[in-house]
Amino acid sequence: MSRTRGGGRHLDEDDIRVRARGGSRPRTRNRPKHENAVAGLVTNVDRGRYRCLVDGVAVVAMKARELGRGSIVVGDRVDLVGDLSGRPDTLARVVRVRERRSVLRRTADDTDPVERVIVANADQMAIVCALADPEPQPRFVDRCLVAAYDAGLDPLLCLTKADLAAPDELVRVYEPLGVPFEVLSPDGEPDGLRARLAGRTSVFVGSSGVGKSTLVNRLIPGTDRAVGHVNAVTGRGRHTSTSAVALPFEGGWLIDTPGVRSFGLAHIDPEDFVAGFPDIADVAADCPPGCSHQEDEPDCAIGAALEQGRLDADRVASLRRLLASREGDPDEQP
Ligand SMILES: Nc1nc2c(ncn2[C@@H]2O[C@H](COP(=O)(O)OP(=O)(O)OP(=O)(O)O)[C@@H](O)[C@H]2O)c(=O)[nH]1
Ligand SMILES: [Zn+2]
Repeated sequence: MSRTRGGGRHLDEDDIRVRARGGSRPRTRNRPKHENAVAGLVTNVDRGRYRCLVDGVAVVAMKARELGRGSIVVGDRVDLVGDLSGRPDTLARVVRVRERRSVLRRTADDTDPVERVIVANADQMAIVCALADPEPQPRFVDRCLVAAYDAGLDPLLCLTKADLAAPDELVRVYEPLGVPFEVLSPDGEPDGLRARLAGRTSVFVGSSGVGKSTLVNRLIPGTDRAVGHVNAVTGRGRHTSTSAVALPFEGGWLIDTPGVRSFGLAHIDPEDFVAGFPDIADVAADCPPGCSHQEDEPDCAIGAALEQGRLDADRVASLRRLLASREGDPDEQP
């Protein structure tokens, strides 16, 4: 135990080398590592550089080699060492990634052949859907809902462009699922939405042109200043990237996600998914194994319960629609 826990930055460097060369010497394993590391939140990832907010300071960091190949994504809570001043041309090191409370995944597509985690630790998914121009895409909303329920995020429908069309029809479609919604137009203040976002970590998703950027800009005027040099990576302008960006907002975070087209729903087990609908799950407990819960399942307990009026027909129809939306082309551009 000659090399005790210095915790200083220099010793940490040595520590990495010792591990790399020496294999599994017990003294290396037992020494508390990086005990002086400071907590931060990853706000953007760009070409191997992690932008983190550490005590209100935007810090650029690299990943310590000891972390290996594991991914670090926006929303990750990490521990950092090194230069945390945030001054230009300084580089800190991420030495730990804390356990994630949630992960939102993106499927492989033609721009990226690997399924990836895109956002960690969100607790709410704000699904932005225009009421017109472009026409609402319920199928996209359905797929977002499935992804949200699967990832354990509370869904929130943001219906934009209410100056162009009324929300009634869409609202009716999502009523049976009990999805909360906010109707937004250029003339009204988005106070209801602010209240729902405050103190939470909300990931914004929406297809192109629905007004997502407009909305985020309205919610966080002066975004550029608030996040320092992170401004160039909001997905707009010259540094358009496929990575998400987290912006501080009223005690919580808004995570904007350019480039999210789909969520890899094929892996979702109907069993797990139905568990999110307790009333229906109770009934579905009597279904045969592997039941799809669709209308054409002869032995589906849900079908029987419907006939006896023990379940809400609109709600079952919604659930069946969501289950069905897992299938089909995952890369379909909504
Ligand atoms: N009429 C109307 N137009 C809006 C509203 N919100 C946004 N727009 C317009 O819709 C267009 C698209 O808005 P953006 O905010 O760029 O949409 P986006 O979802 O960020 O789209 P991408 O940047 O392609 O991802 C712009 O021309 C906006 O001015 C609204 O509430 N009403
Ligand atoms: Zn069934």
